[in-house]
Amino acid sequence: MQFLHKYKRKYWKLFSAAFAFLMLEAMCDLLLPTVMAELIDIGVANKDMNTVLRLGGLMLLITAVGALGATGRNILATHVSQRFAAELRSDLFRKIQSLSFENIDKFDRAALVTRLTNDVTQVQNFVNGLMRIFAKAPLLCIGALIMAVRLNPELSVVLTVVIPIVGLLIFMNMKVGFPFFLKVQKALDRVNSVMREYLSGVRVVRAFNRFDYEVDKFDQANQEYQSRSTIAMRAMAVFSPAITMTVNLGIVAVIWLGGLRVSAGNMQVGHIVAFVNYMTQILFALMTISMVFNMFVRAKASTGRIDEVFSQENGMEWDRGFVSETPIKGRVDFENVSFSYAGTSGLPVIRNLTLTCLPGETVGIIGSTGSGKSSLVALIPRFYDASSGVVKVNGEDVRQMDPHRIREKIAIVPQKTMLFTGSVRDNIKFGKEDASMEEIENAARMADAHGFITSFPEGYETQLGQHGVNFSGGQKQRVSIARALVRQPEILILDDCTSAVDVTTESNIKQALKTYAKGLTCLIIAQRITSVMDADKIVVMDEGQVVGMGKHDELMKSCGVYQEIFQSQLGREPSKITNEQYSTVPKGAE
Ligand SMILES: Nc1ncnc2c1ncn2[C@@H]1O[C@H](COP(=O)(O)OP(=O)(O)OP(=O)(O)O)[C@@H](O)[C@H]1O
Repeated sequence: MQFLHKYKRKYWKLFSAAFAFLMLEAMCDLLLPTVMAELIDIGVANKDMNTVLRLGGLMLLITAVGALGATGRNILATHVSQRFAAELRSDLFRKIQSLSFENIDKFDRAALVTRLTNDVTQVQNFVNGLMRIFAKAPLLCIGALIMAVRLNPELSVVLTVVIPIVGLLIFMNMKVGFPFFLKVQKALDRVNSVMREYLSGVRVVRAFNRFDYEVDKFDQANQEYQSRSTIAMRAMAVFSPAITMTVNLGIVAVIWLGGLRVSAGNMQVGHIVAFVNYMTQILFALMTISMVFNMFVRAKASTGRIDEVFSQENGMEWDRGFVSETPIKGRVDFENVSFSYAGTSGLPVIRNLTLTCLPGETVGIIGSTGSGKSSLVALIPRFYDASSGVVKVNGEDVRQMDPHRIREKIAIVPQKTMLFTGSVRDNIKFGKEDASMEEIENAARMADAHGFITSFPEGYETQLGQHGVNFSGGQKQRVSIARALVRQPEILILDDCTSAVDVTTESNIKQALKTYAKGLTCLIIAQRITSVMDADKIVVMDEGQVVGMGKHDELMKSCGVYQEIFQSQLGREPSKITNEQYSTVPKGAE
């Protein structure tokens, strides 16, 4: 648990202070029964009011000092545990941000959320408990044991039986509990995951009237969580009463043995009362210790899960001293590139692919679904690294370059539009932190978004709901294109991001790009053949390979797959082709 060292170093002083307060409190607790024994045996037995008042006053003073210790440790415990949890959450969030896609793909997204919330809370609770009460338990246990033995060695025989039994019960409690709590945590992940999937697909669920299906799915996950929690709690439930019963039997034994001795005149009543008091303190301490272990097993399971994230090494390496000297801007090369996703069957989704995109060129990429188009462009900003071969940006191997630096040159509009809560202006500005209003509007114009944005009463200040729920699919796509363009990138990647805009709007966007963004290298992935027909170069992909490359006319003659796509979209049902579509079809292509 390397990640905990940082917090240990930071908080050990406050922790020690809390421990000092705990010691003070424990000492007070331990003194009280002995003073009380004297009060009974000397003051009450001899009807000596002075002694009763004096020792009673002393008991009050000890209680007050103990309360002071308790207040001190409570304040420190709350302060440390809250700050520790906030820092841990923040560090974990940063770590997740720093991970490569390859690392993140290993985790279920819901499991990451559970780690950030529930697991951190479990560790926080443990730290809080440790400072407030847990650390006191061993002190109290050992102290009460010493005081009890000093008070009456004969009665202490009972302790030699009770304590080993209780120790064994605590050990078994811990041994049994740990695997159960791991399972509980996994079940909670499942509940979160079902919920998250439902929320992100709520429209689909409603459109298909699949409420019952979703409710069943949630109920199953919920039931599983409930039954695993119940099993875990049940398994743990036997231990606490068993410990209480063992100690209570011990108390009965003490009273019985003590009673015999008092009758024989060998012992005073105050001693029995004090001894029972110490036994109760030992019981309390042992119960607390067993509770500590319960919380410890949960916190240990949670710490392990948090550690899984912290121990992820971002496998992406680069040359820290690398200085780019290339005068080329906007060139992309794939040289014999193959790529497969980690953790999958290992079959490459890109196979021995070679391709060059020249500066200022518009390259259309088309192919059947799953042919590897998105995976190919994901290699340019180093979302993933190629398994073999070389990917170059501006003539330089991306493996040498810091991913941050590469991404500064590139803007990508992903297939799935992702907008954030906030105003339209904020969303476009997301692409360039210091963009002026003029730059924002220019980008929106190029994305053919300025018109509809200004038609809203609040214009650029119009607020978007979560994921832009109050915008249409096409509007969202245009805002996300504007967000990419405001960056003024050298390379623009449009990953099938105009699927929800009409053909006229798409052609407006392309026209604007040609006019305003001269010199910009543009990679356009598209499903619609009309989206790429006028590109400088069209790349046809099939099963991770390039099966055709060239201009539209060339491909119509030489590439079977391209002809098939053309036929299926434009050829077979010419009546369905709109005028706009025809207008984008190059001459001779019909
Ligand atoms: N994160 C991932 N982990 C594992 N496999 C993936 C991942 N992303 C994509 N794949 C697989 O890689 C292959 C290529 O997917 P990719 O998304 O690149 O295709 P595509 O041509 O862009 O498809 P589409 O046109 O449908 O978007 C598919 O078989 C897909 O299942």
